[in-house]
Amino acid sequence: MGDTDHVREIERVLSGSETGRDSVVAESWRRCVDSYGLDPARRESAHIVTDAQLRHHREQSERLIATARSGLQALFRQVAGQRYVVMLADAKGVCVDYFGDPQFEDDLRAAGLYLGSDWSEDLAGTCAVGSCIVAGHAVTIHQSDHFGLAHTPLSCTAAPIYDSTGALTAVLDISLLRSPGPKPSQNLAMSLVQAAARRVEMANLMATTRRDWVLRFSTSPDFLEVDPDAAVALDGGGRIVGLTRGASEALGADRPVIGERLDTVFDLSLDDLPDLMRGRPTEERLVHLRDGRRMFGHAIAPNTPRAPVRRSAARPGGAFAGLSGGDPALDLTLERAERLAGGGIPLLITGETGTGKERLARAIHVAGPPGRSFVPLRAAGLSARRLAETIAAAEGPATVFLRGIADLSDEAQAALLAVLDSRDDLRTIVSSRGDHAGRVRADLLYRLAAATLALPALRLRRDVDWLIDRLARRIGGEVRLSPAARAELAGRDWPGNIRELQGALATAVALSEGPVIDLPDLPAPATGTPVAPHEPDLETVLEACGWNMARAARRLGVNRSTIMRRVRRAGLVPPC
Ligand SMILES: Nc1ncnc2c1ncn2[C@@H]1O[C@H](COP(=O)(O)OP(=O)(O)OP(=O)(O)O)[C@@H](O)[C@H]1O
Repeated sequence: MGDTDHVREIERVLSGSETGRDSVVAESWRRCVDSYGLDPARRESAHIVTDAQLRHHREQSERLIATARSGLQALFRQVAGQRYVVMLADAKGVCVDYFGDPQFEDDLRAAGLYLGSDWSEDLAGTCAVGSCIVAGHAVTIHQSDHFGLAHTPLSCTAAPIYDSTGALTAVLDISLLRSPGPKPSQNLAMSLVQAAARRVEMANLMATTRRDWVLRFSTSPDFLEVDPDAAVALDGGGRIVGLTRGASEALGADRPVIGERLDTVFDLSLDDLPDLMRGRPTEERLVHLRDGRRMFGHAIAPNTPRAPVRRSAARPGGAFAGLSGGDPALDLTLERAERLAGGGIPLLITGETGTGKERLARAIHVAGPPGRSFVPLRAAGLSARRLAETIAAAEGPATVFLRGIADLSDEAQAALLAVLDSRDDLRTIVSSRGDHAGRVRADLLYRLAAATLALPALRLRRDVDWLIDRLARRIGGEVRLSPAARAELAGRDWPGNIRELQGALATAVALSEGPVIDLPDLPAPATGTPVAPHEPDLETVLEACGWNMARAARRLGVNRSTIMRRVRRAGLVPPC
């Protein structure tokens, strides 16, 4: 369809003619003109937010990004080789996470199928992400369905992701730069993206309601335990405190169900849930809804606060075993790293400062072919000459690890390209804090980043307890942490990630008098970290408890000997 035909069709639809467009598209076209004042004849390219804005959007969605990541990766694997891009946009329409083929990165970026592109409908016109946000349901916006002329080659399918309170929180999109087929060719894409969004909602509900009972249910017993249709979370009184979109559609088409008691919706109470746990065949776990429908239920008991992390199915082993205590997103990255270690594929490792990028690079080197030397280089301040000389000094096969690729000077970039052209016995692994875009020449980046491994920030990891114990043991041998100290560490934001945690534990070990690290032994958080809730002053608590040590210990959530130790250390004396 030519540009003029496209504009004419929009005008015809706006004047009430029926042209065969879906009603979702026609309504969006109408909004574009009537509400947003967009001009169909203007060719506007993709809108990309600034780096600072993107950082802000990502910070706002970081928990969701962490929860959704494995779902995005799985979806990308399903469509790998078919040139689809997988994007996660926040509720404002800005792409905050992305999986695409680096080969086509320039084209994808130009088309707006990239991190930081803003697909809100009032800016980009009719498009899958923006129209999905307005419509609240999954949509395919295929080629000339797009309002803007610049986007008409694209074919995009998006599904909303709702949070556990029922609010739209993100959009999952898979897009093609060019689609050869007609719109129904995207039906499979629609099923995949809806299923992936459902799984992300489920993961999100499970992550945010760990202390609650969860009842998951499906119309069929077949995939009940691995991929249920819907779920509700319940508080100790049996009230629904969270749910997936599937649950709100199944249970409350005509009314909100948050806050309702389980037994007003199902013929079930909290006491019946243990019978629906794993261990009984799924086909026997029938549950009845009050309206007469039957489903199959799977109940999950609340996690106790100190329950050990359940390791995900992908268990990294060998050189990678010490890098994760069961964080699901990290385990997926490590599983990928393990598979990539054997070949000579150049790798880019991304992650915030101190997340363990060099550590992972060394593990990949160790797991790779034997007989290679490891050549670590720091990009900042590295001259072209030193780069060439250091690599030349490594005779024979080597793994070159280049830390902080964004800091490599133009001359050193050219030198590195020349080295890579002249030697075929080198494997490169480079690291970046995510700031390399636009700072590394494209031809070099393609050579260095055949595959990317992303390390999660410490604040997003679910195995922080494990890491604290591991580092504390390494630094202080037999030391232990008091519950209060552990809770404080687990609650911090750690902008310096593992490096900062390591430093804090080293200080605490040096300050602690015995084998137990207690709250006063911990250094203050680094600037910029939100301070953990303030613990009441010990003397005030003791006075409030009439200097009864056991009562004060209960109030502060520590044991009696901890209170006695703190009293001694603070030089407090009970009143006569
Ligand atoms: N899994 C781990 N267990 C114990 N210590 C770790 C682990 N991962 C990283 N560390 C320690 O954390 C510190 C930072 O790790 P590393 O240097 O690998 O981070 P990085 O991401 O490469 O940092 P930068 O962004 O500054 O280049 C190091 O002292 C490292 O030994």
